[in-house]
Amino acid sequence: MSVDNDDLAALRQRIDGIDDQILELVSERARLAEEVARAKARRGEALKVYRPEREAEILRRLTEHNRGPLTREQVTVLFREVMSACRALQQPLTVAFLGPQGTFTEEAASKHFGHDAGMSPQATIGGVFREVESGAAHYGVVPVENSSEGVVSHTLDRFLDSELAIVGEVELRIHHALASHAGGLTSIDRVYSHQQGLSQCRAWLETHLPQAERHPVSSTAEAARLAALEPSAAAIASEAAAERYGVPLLQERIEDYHGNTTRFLVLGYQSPPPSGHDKTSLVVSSANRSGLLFQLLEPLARNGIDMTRIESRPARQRGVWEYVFFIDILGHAEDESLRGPLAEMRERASLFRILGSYPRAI
Ligand SMILES: O=C(O)C(=O)Cc1ccccc1
Repeated sequence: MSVDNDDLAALRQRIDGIDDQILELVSERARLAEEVARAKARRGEALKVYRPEREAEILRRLTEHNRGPLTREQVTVLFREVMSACRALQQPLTVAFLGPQGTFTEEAASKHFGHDAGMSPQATIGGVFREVESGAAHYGVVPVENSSEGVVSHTLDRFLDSELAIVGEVELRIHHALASHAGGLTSIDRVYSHQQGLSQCRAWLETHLPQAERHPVSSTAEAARLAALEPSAAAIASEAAAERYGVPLLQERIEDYHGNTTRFLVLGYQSPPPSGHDKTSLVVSSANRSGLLFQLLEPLARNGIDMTRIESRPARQRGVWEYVFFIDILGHAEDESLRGPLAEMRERASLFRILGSYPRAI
C-alpha cells in the first residue's frame, strides 16, 4: 500500500470515529426529549411538541456559532432534521399542506418541519384550513405571496373567516421546469400549472409557447399529474414533481425572475411567545373615508416600527368598495415596543385582528 493510501485510511478511520460520537450525542439528545415528554406527563402538563420560538432560537444560536465549512443553510437543514426526529419520538405531528404530493408547499412544509412529520396532502388551500380547524391536522402550510407575482389572494381571504393563527413562515426559492411527453415545444397545445406558476413564467411562455392554452389548476403537482395523462399537454412544476409523476423534463429554470421566492405560512391554534426575531401579521379596516388609512398606520410610523408588507383586499362581508388591509410588521405583539402602537391602531380601526406573531423565516 502506498503512503497516500495509508493517509486516506487514517482519515476514514477518524471520520468513522466522529460518526460514532455524533450518533452517541444525537441519541442522548433524543433521550432527553423523551425525558421531557415523561416529566410533562407526570406533572399532568400538556405536551407541546412543536415550539416554533424554541426551534428558531436553537437554529439562530447554532448558525451564529457556525464557523464553517458548512454553510448556514446546511447547518439549518441538519438541525431541523435532528429536531424533527426528536419531536417524532415525543408525539408524531400531522401537517396538512396544499397537495398532491410534489407541490412547492410540500417542500416548504418539509423544510420547516423536517421529514419526520406526518404529511397530509389537501386538494385546496381551503382544505388545509379546514383540516387544521377540525383538529385532523396539528398544523397547516399554505402559500401566501411570491416575490414577483404578489399575494395568493385566496389564502388572505380565508383568514377573514377563520379563527386560526399564524405560527410560522417559510421562504422557498422556486425554480420551475417545463415537463411534457410531447417530443418538442411545437407539439404542445396546453400548459397546466398553478396560477402562480403560469404568472411566474409568463414571459417565457409568451416567447416559447405562444400557441399553447394556459390552464390554471389547483397546484403545480396536480399540473404534472395531468400532463402525465395527456401527450400534447405540458406542466409547469418543480423537477421533483415532474419526476414523481413520470413526465420528461423539456426545459429547466423557466421562471422569468432570477431569485423567484415564495413565502408560505404555517397555520395553527396559538401563536408562540417571542423568540427575539419575530414578525406580526394583522388585518385591519376602517370606514371608507379619506385619510383613514394614514391615521391607522400613523402609530407605526411615529414609533419607528418596520412594516414589511401591506396588502388590500375587498372586504366582501362589509359591502362593496370596502377594504381590509393585511399588514406585516417586525416584532412580536407582546414586545413592549409594539404594545402601545398596536393598542392605538385598535382604537382607530373598525376591524382589528392580530393573525399571529411568529419567528421570522431563517
Ligand atoms: O402549486 C404548488 O406547487 C404550490 O405549492 C403553490 C405554488 C405555485 C407556484 C409557486 C409557488 C407555490
